[in-house]
Amino acid sequence: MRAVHFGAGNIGRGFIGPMLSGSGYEVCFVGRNKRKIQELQTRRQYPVTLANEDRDSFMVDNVTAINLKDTQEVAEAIAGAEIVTTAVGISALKDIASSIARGIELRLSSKEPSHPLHILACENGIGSSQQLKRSVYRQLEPAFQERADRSIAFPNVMVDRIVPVQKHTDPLAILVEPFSEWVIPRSGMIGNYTDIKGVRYVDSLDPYLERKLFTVNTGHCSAAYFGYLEGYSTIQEAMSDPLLKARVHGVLQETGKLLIERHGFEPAVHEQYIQKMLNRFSNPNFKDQISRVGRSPLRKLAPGDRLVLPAMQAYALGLPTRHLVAAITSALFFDHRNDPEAQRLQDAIRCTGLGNVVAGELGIPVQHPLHSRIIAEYNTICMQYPHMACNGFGSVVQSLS
Ligand SMILES: NC(=O)C1=CN([C@@H]2O[C@H](COP(=O)(O)OP(=O)(O)OC[C@H]3O[C@@H](n4cnc5c(N)ncnc54)[C@H](O)[C@@H]3O)[C@@H](O)[C@H]2O)C=CC1
Ligand SMILES: O=P(O)(O)OC[C@H]1O[C@](O)(CO)[C@@H](O)[C@@H]1O
Repeated sequence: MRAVHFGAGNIGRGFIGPMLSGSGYEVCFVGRNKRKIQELQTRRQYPVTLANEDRDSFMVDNVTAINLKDTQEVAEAIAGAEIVTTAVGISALKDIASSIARGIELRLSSKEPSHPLHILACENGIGSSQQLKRSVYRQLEPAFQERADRSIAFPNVMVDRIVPVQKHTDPLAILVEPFSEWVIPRSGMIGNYTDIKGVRYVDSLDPYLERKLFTVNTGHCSAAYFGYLEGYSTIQEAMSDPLLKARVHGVLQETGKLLIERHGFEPAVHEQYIQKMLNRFSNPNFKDQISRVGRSPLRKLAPGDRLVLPAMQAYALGLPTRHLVAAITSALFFDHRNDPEAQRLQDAIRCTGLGNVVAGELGIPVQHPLHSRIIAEYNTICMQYPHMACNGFGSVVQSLS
């Protein structure tokens, strides 16, 4: 069985690669980094270490790699694969769509494939595989689209494992947290396929995806943005500040109420889940940089992502949003100099004004009560943290009259 995985980065090597290899797949990484590609081709294995007290480690075998630029080789690999996965970042899916489209065309041009192809975008977000499908189909001839519909599926999935940014002498080595969860909806799968060992196949993905996105991702980035204001550089430092940890917990109690309302979770069980996630953030066996967890603030502040979506949904249901508003507003201060989105965010606040950014980028209309609450909170934070660049300070809270 053959798998093609786009992105030999942290989650690719630290999570998807081991899961597929452990299920008997030969895993071909499609990457951009020449050294990693060469090492994967020659060694055909690499070490994974668990960030637990004992630093347990294991080898991931039966792997190889192709350079993304070798388009014909990539297409051939996809044509012969049972599964294609990605972990390149949701914004980069459009950039790999044409490579996947060429592979699909090659696959469908030869004799009828004997097995279906599943294409899974293992990215943080709602509907990532379907988003990838739309980009891929834009590059496919209509005749191929009809045939692809019969033998190729793009089920949305949920993946969860914290893999921090890291550097080792061995460019393939990777340190990952022990926890991991990969959920796939059976309804999205087609034909005969071999289960991936360790994956939880479920009837409905939404409760799992929303629980993870609005707890792990919302909580983690809240810790990053609150921590950034305090001047911390790692999530571990931030989470060891009891006041900050309590605020993150506050955010997760708000998303928790929303999740309980939407999906009928048992409150006590959900609180246990929250506590487990808070412990994961605090894992003392590695350092996770605030710059990574807070990266790409415009994406994280988008209307359909981990901060604004639960805040708007909670508000609409009459649920509390105080901590979520604080987290959203703190994100508006993220000014990390090496993060192009943070720089674009600050430029936008400077050039178009805070109110327009909240309306335009976050999708919260000027008339919406959360809009004025965010602006009021922004001005409060400017006064509490005078060292921050307050590009939107002084914005007027909109009058609702
Ligand atoms: N690191 C983590 O803890 C987790 C990450 N994720 C998701 O997995 C995805 C990848 O994240 P990481 O592995 O942390 O990032 P990463 O930066 O370590 O890896 C991304 C890989 O994709 C490649 N890539 C980026 N843009 C590309 C493009 N335009 N064309 C081809 N390749 C491209 C990069 O070269 C890199 O090898 C993201 O969507 C992230 O949200 C999901 C769960 C956990
Ligand atoms: O990869 P993104 O979406 O930028 O966000 C980082 C997130 O990924 C994770 O590593 C795993 O979901 C979380 O730790 C963190 O919230």
